[in-house]
Amino acid sequence: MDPSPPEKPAMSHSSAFLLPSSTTPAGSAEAYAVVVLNQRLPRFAPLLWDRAQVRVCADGGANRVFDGMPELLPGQDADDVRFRYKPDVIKGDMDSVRPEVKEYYSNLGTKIVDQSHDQDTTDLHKCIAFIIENSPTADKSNICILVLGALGGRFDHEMGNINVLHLFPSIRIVLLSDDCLIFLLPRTHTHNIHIEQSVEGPHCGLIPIGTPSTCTKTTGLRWNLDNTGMSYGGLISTSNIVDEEQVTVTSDSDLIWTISLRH
Ligand SMILES: Nc1ncnc2c1ncn2[C@@H]1O[C@H](COP(=O)(O)OP(=O)(O)OP(=O)(O)O)[C@@H](O)[C@H]1O
Ligand SMILES: Cc1ncc(C[n+]2csc(CCO)c2C)c(N)n1
Repeated sequence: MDPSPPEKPAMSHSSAFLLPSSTTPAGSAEAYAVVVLNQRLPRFAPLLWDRAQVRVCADGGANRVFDGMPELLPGQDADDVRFRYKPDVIKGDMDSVRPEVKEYYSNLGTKIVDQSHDQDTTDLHKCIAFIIENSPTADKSNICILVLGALGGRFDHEMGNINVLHLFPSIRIVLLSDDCLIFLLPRTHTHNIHIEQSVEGPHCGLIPIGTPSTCTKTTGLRWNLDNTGMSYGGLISTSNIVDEEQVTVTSDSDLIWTISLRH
């Protein structure tokens, strides 16, 4: 008899980065980078920005920080907010960032990386590559990148953003909007997803965007998959509901996990 296949390593996921500081145990927070895209800033942008190690704007994302941070912090002086919320880097093909915004941040010391010669990769792709190249961590799989404004809006941009998850399957990248978040579950691992019930759920989905799966197994969902296949044109798991604090997923193909955010 053939020996059974080796167990896959486990990977844990948590959205604790969305918890207010008062409920985050000191020292427990994971280090992450933030990328701001050219879409309306989600309401929790200041919170995530404050706790990030690195802040990168994708081209026109810099306009959103310049205009949007003072709007999200109405009790504070707009000029002071703008001065404090300074990106470390603005990177992209530079056709969307306004000249006065570029100059304002450049004068404050923001690094401007003009890649207008590259019209084959998206600005988000360029920003993720920059963060990986400049990360001091030897083990790149420890990098976590939160992408703000990635969903809703133009469908070609949304699909391009989701494609970036598949282009960097070994990096933890979370796409965020005001309403939901998305990340990739690589087929190389089994996944333990801790549900932060105060900020996320109950609606969720499990979607094979790149390749059909022939065997997906889950626990913790209202409608679990029991070694079931999923494909576009066949079954995909949308409008599912998380029923437990821990969801587990194992699959033979990369899947997208999505969960609603509470308002
Ligand atoms: N409506 C949107 N929905 C989702 N993501 C978006 C949207 N608009 C922009 N983005 C993201 O923000 C990044 C920077 O946006 P920006 O508008 O500067 O890009 P762009 O390359 O000029 O786009 P295009 O030339 O196609 O309009 C994009 O690469 C994309 O990832
Ligand atoms: C097949 C193909 N389709 C679209 C583009 C255009 N494009 C893709 S990414 C990008 C940069 C956006 O900042 C642009 C213009 C291409 N190059 N190749």
